[in-house]
Amino acid sequence: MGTFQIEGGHRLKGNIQPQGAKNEALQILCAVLLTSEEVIIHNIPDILDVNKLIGLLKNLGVKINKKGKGSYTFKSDELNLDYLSSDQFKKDGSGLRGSIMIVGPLLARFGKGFIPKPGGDKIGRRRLDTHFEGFIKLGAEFRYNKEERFYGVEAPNGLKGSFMLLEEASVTGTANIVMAAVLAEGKTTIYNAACEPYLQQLCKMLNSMGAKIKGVGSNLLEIEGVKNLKGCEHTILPDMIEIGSWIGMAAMTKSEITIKNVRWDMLGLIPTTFRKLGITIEQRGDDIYIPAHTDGYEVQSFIDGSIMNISDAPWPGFTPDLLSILLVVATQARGSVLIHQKMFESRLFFVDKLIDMGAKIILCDPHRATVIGHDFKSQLKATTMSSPDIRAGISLLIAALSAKGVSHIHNIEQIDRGYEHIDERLKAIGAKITRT
Ligand SMILES: CC(=O)N[C@H]1[C@@H](OP(=O)(O)OP(=O)(O)OC[C@H]2O[C@@H](n3ccc(=O)[nH]c3=O)[C@H](O)[C@@H]2O)O[C@H](CO)[C@@H](O)[C@@H]1O
Ligand SMILES: C=C(OP(=O)(O)O)C(=O)O
Repeated sequence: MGTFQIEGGHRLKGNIQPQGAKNEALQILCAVLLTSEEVIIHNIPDILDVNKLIGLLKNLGVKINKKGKGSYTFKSDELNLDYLSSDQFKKDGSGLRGSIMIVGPLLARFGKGFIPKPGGDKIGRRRLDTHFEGFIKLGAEFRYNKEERFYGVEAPNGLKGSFMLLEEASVTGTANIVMAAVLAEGKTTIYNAACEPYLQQLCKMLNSMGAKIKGVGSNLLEIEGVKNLKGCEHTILPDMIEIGSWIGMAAMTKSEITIKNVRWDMLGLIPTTFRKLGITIEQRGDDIYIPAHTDGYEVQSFIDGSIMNISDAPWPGFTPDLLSILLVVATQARGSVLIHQKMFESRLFFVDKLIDMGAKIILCDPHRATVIGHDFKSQLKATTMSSPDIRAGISLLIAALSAKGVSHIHNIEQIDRGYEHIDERLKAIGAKITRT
């Protein structure tokens, strides 16, 4: 397990180019299984989870060529489906959450799809019911081996389009069902579909491959099945969660940072929500400019004067993946805020580490934490900690960068899952961080 050593209290300054979006990349990479033709993808982030999925695709027989930084070609014309019954597949498939999305494309194209219980963040229960209920609606037979925690779906006679109202707007669930439905016979309607930019991008890519998906960007998708799909070229969006992480980092370290080419039109409520903590975010063309917050930042209140409350909701609501970052940034704000993580039940436990560092936080219950900001009157104290999940990990890193003294963060593989060469990029803008 790797460790970051961070000497806190230094201001950062400069430009940041965001990486390609992790959660989009995981969907897009699975979609290459839907065609035997070549698919070219640009802006693939060089991060642990994405590299693991590329490794899995390679073991499945996908021909993969790296063409340049972030650009690859994929050809799924001679797959080795026996790999799906191998021990290696059990290991590869359980290594990340995104692997679950190979099931839809395999089911659609080859009539069967398998997956061991996927990995990903340990942030509470992460059910897969939406995925499999969707496949069942399309006519697949489902089985689950409880002992081995191995899921399987089969549709030897092909899939048939259907109407489905999803129980919850699951992100990877919607992607999986869409990828199955594009090759099903007839029309599929998915209501209560997730509609994150990740999904919009996936649908855009599938349409460019010859799929017929309507309603992209909404929670009502209408899909007319086609017989087969062709190759395409696709570019992944900048990672909005990484962009939010840089905003938080800039504010908490009182640094002046420009985040380049962010695709403002795809950021949803992210800028608005950081502004609720009093953070100045300027739009300069397609860049985000964050001035040095030398006088700190003040939490706003609602129109009726009541205490600020920030919570997550399915898109276009505020993404749950940035709540841990907002929470850490709030520890130095002027004022108090209630952070309410509605989706995941174990994602706020990392606040213990922040409390150890001197932050004023009351963990009300597993979903809610009240943060009473220090207004920079008291600096956090450096400490040694371990990263429990990807977003808690980056939040602890932000805390360490603003703290007094030298901190150590263990288990940094959690951060490497989703942040491309974070130490190198931080060093380039003035951070004192080393990897051991
Ligand atoms: C690889 C990937 O893309 N991972 C993302 C994906 O995970 P993933 O697709 O696994 O997450 P889901 O959207 O399925 O659900 C996440 C959690 O939210 C709950 N839930 C979901 C929808 C809803 O309407 N109500 C509700 O309570 C679910 O019960 C579950 O506990 O979406 C999550 C929610 O944005 C993000 O945190 C993850 O980063
Ligand atoms: C929870 C996350 O990832 P995953 O779904 O891959 O665990 C995340 O990206 O914040």
